[in-house]
Amino acid sequence: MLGARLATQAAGEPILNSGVSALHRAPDFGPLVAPGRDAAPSRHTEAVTAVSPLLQVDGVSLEYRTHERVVRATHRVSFDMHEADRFVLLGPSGCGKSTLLKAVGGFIAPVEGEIRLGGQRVTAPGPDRIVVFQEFDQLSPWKTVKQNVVFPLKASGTLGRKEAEERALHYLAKVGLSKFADVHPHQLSGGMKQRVAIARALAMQPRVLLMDEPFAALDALTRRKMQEELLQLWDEVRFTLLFVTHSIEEALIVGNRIALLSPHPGRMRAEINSHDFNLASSGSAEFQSTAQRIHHMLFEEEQESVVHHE
Ligand SMILES: Nc1ncnc2c1ncn2[C@@H]1O[C@H](COP(=O)(O)OP(=O)(O)OP(=O)(O)O)[C@@H](O)[C@H]1O
Repeated sequence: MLGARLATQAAGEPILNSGVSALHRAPDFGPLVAPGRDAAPSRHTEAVTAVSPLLQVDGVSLEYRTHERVVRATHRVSFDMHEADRFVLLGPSGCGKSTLLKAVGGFIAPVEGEIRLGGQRVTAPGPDRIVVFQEFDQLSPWKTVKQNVVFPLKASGTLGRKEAEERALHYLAKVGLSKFADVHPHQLSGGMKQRVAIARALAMQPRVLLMDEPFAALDALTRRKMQEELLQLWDEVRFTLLFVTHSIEEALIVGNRIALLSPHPGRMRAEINSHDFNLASSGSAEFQSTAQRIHHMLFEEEQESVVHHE
């Protein structure tokens, strides 16, 4: 139904593709929309994806079990991420975005399906997947900014003291905090604390950087600035990013690909190719119409189908 609707859209608007793999095409193909991975890939799209994915989320269902009940957070979610993707999980509150991120981080095991990183099944947390959270208190308050960045580098046995300090200062410079290396977190603004958390995560040089609504607790102006800085950092470092948000605008700005999840329990509704958008284009008519279309897919189609089935 969703696919049929999208397939009828006019030229220049997002177009239907029969498989997720179509989204890995070169950036000059323009915005694309694809349905969830249940659809069989065409021979054309198979030919386009020769490179194997870095991260594979394959039919993953996630649950929370208590004595009283079982809460299913996601149902058979599948997507692939490639090197240097900026992949966004977007959906309404409670659809399982954070739970999926935790599962990729290795903190929760799927009850169904599998997550693979570089072809290896994810079974536990590891330094190849580092999370940046929303909360400002994720830094150790008794450590200086530099010590906060150095600590995981040394604790994980990644580097010796001298190399760890050099690497920490390198990434602190990248987020514009060289001058604040020796202060403590309580002397920083919320945005600065998030920059330290980002520097600390990037310094570990993870294979996938996981960000769970990292800018949601910031004021609107700082949030925009942080989005801009994150994209600048990505331009320099080319890290692979899995980013959770419930802001459609933020998803379009930060992501090059967006997975739309249905309300609880989260299922894949569609994937959107959003590489054409950034902060500069956020006022454009195309950006606004894409945002509206996503809103419709996330919320109104759901209500329509509820009404339809009553
Ligand atoms: N520790 C928990 N125990 C039981 N149920 C939980 C737990 N954490 C989350 N849930 C439930 O799992 C579902 C998915 O939660 P999750 O936090 O992943 O959603 P989300 O999409 O990230 O939401 P939000 O955007 O509000 O953060 C929700 O129904 C939630 O109530």
